[in-house]
Amino acid sequence: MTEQHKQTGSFITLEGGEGVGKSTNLAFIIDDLKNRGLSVVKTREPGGTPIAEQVRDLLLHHADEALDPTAELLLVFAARAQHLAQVIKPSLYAGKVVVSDRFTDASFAYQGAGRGLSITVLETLEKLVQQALQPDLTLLLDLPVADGMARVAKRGQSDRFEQQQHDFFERVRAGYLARARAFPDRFRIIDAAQPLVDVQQQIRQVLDEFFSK
Ligand SMILES: Nc1ncnc2c1ncn2[C@@H]1O[C@H](COP(=O)(O)OP(=O)(O)O)[C@@H](O)[C@H]1O
Ligand SMILES: Cc1cn([C@H]2C[C@H](O)[C@@H](COP(=O)(O)OP(=O)(O)O)O2)c(=O)[nH]c1=O
Repeated sequence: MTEQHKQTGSFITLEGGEGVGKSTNLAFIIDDLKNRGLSVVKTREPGGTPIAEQVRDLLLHHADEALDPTAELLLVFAARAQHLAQVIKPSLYAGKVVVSDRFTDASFAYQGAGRGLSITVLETLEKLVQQALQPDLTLLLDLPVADGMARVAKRGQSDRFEQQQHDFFERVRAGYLARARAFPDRFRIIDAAQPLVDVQQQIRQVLDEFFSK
């Protein structure tokens, strides 16, 4: 962690496109960390505080009015500022392990690569909202888009983001992989196409490596 008043906790984020197994593996990660005797805070983005959850609702459910992409970007970062102030930073300062289901890499993947918004603008917002704070470890569940879509279809749910075109999700996947290449120290790519037991074995190895440092 590079922020000036370095906290003692650890900040772990879980990322990936739709249907990659994020929910399934988040539960696994939380259990694994608790079994290590760690004090764990499970949270998510957009959301994680009452206000940020209201913003999440605006982002995901607005059938009556199209959401402007720039408005979407600003709402995502507004929710993040609130989440950092209310949950992430206090928990890290208290020495806890914060596990967030998505964080800023999702903005680079969805709003940046997916919607084509300016990466420079994203970096400016990232600096404004986070200063130097970055995740210590980011697990990226990577899966071919068609496989993720097939899993989501089986699950039978859909929201606004999941109704996007296939091409959009190809750009999201490529955006995530580009982030992983740009930040190899904190990213670990998990092959989410494997059977669940193998996915979880790979995740456990990554956590072993992270906590042995
Ligand atoms: N490795 C896996 N192999 C096959 N199916 C999986 C695997 N991981 C998750 N699934 C299934 O795929 C669906 C989507 O998983 P979920 O964890 O809800 O994904 P996400 O939260 O990323 O959308 C669920 O029905 C889940 O049981
Ligand atoms: C954090 C974040 C999420 N999102 C999107 C990705 C998801 O489609 C949606 C909600 O995330 P999530 O709860 O992970 O949904 P799901 O489990 O259906 O994948 O928000 C962004 O577009 N930008 C962001 O910065």
